[in-house]
This record gives sequence, C-alpha cells and structure tokens, in this order.
Amino acid sequence: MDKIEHIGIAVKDLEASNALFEKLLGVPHYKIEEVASEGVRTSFFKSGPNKIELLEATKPDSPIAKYLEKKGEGIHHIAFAVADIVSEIQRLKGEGFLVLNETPKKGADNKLVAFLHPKGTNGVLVELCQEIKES
Ligand SMILES: CC[C@@H](C(=O)O)C(=O)SCCNC(=O)CCNC(=O)[C@H](O)C(C)(C)COP(=O)(O)OP(=O)(O)OC[C@H]1O[C@@H](n2cnc3c(N)ncnc32)[C@H](O)[C@@H]1OP(=O)(O)O
Ligand SMILES: [Co+2]
Repeated sequence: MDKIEHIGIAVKDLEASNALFEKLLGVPHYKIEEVASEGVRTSFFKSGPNKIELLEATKPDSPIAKYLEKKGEGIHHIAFAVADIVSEIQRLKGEGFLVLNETPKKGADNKLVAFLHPKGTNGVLVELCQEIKES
C-alpha cells in the first residue's frame, strides 16, 4: 500500500459540512460527486498533501445512513492508494483480511475501490483506491 489517499467522514448534511470544512481548512471543496451504487453524495477537499472526502447518505440502506444511525457523524473510513488493486486484494486475502468486494468497483474521483471489513482491522473500515488511467 502507498500513502493515505483520503479520509472519509460521514456527515448528515453535505452543504452544511462543506461550509464548515471550508472554514476549517481555508480552501473550498473542489468537487461534489454522487456515487449511486454506494448510496452516497460526496465532496472533496485538498489541504496540503491531504485529501478529505465528506459523505452524505442518499438512501436509507446506504452504508453511511447505517453508520450515522449507529455511531453518528465522524471518521467513517481510511483509504490507501494502491498501484494495482487486484494484486493488493489477493495479497490481503492471503494475509487473512476479509475483503468486502473482491472485484474492484467504481468509486468517486476517478478511482477503483475495494473495502476491508472493519472487524478484521481493529474497527477501522479500510478502502483501497487505484487511480483509473485513461487508455
Ligand atoms: C464514494 C465511493 C467510495 C470512494 O470512492 O471513496 C466510498 O468511500 S463509499 C463509502 C461507503 N461505502 C462503504 O462503506 C462500502 C463498504 N462498507 C460496507 O460494506 C458496510 O458498511 C460494512 C462495513 C460491511 C457494514 O455493513 P453492515 O454489516 O450492513 O452494517 P452494520 O451497521 O450492521 O454494521 C456491522 C458492524 O460493523 C460496524 N461498522 C459499520 N461500518 C463501520 C465503519 N465504517 N467503521 C467501523 N465499524 C463499522 C458496525 O458498527 C457494526 O458493529 P457491531 O455493532 O459491533 O456489530
Ligand atoms: Co472513500
């Protein structure tokens, strides 16, 4: 795995949280993107080398809706950049991690993504991200 690609934060109201994070980080969000397959609307901030993803639920069975119901707003996942997501999934499976989707899926901000179950990672939901290269 490479650097932390982003930190995902579950929020109840994306517009209100955009205004809050703009004040906090001193930069505006650079993108809002809906990912219907995940039931989320996201916004992204860059702060120095760091990237923050805010996530609002768009449907009641979204992972974000369930998380907000159980734990409230806060850090939902940590995403790591990987060069080759398919081989990284195989490596992590071999190490005994519970990969939630063995076939990478399309995430936000031009990434292929896969998740590891938090029960196998000390309670932290881990996302793997590989940049989709133009062919
Ligand atoms: C925008 C796309 C993408 C990107 O490009 O960046 C994203 O970031 S999408 C983010 C949203 N998508 C996902 O989170 C997909 C992966 N998540 C899942 O598949 C599920 O959320 C889950 C992790 C398998 C949990 O689902 P489920 O078992 O249905 O939920 P429960 O509410 O019953 O929780 C079970 C258990 O797990 C704990 N939990 C749930 N979410 C988290 C979390 N984010 N971090 C830590 N722990 C989490 C939950 O508290 C329950 O624990 P117990 O109560 O102790 O059993
Ligand atoms: Co994410």
